[in-house]
Amino acid sequence: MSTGSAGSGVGREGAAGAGAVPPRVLTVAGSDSGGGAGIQADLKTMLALGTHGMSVITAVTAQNSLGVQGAWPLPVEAVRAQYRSVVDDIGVQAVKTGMLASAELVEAVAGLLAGSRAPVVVDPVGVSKHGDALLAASALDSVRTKLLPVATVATPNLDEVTQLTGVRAQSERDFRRAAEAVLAFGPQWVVIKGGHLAGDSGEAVDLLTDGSQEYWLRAPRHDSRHTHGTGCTLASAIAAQLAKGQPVPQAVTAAKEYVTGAIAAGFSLGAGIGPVDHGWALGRGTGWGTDVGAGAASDEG
Ligand SMILES: Nc1ncnc2c1ncn2[C@@H]1O[C@H](COP(=O)(O)OP(=O)(O)OP(=O)(O)O)[C@@H](O)[C@H]1O
Ligand SMILES: Cc1ncc(COP(=O)(O)O)c(N)n1
Repeated sequence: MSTGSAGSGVGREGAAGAGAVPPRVLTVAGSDSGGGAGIQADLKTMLALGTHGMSVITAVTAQNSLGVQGAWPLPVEAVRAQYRSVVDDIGVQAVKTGMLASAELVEAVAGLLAGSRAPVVVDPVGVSKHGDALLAASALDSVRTKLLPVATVATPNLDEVTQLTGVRAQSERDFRRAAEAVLAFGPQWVVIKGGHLAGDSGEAVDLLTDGSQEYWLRAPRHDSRHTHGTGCTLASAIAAQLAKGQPVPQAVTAAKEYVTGAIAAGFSLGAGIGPVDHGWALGRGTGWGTDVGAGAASDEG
């Protein structure tokens, strides 16, 4: 696996003539019916960052601002077929994985990605913001031993670090130890996401490292409740930047800037946790960030 350049993905290249094909990014993840996380967040992010987004759906969830009401993993055969359809004809310059639901799906996806020349961003999604399980406990070992080794960049949050490695990071001082524990499973780079860190620094701090190079990514912490889908958005933004040919440190730095802007513009939908605004960087200013209130969503019954 290498970060490659925009012209080095798998599949047919330049079918429509050199320079005429946009960078193509594939998300392998679950569908969020509420549109804030999962496949829906990924495709919006990819569009906003000037790439062509494509999807392999691993599971369908019934989900809204209050939580996950149901989840149905797809058959392995359906996941494999979607992947082959996209890769064999269209080609991909970067892949992002999200919700994979079961050990069977984790292993199937890891097997497919082991043959990919495109960089792979693994967001090891375990539990939703509301505490709903999105990955079976029996799949954790497959994530450690099959999926993380094929990752160019892994993006665990602090709870996922604990689930996967046993390391419990309670402050920035613990991030390096957390990163080393994740890197031991084989990803080339890891981003330890500090979004869940309680503290009064006023910053949202992530650590990007490959074990020798280290980048501390700091952004203003927005006091917003509407953070549904932040992890999906960051990982997809990294994949989009990699597909455009950026080296990993630049890709992650640009992705952090994008997710920070999206959180700043997050808005209220439904009665619970609203989404970030994926359109904030499109230059047209959606303006939804002004709190529209739960009532605004009730007009459709
Ligand atoms: N309130 C906030 N203000 C600014 N940045 C934030 C905030 N919360 C999270 N972030 C940033 O958002 C990105 C995603 O981090 P987070 O820890 O929320 O991921 P996650 O828990 O995987 O997300 P999700 O719960 O959506 O799966 C990181 O770059 C993190 O620093
Ligand atoms: C299909 C799917 N994938 C990922 C998440 C994580 O997002 P969050 O932690 O913000 O709920 C989710 N809720 N649903």
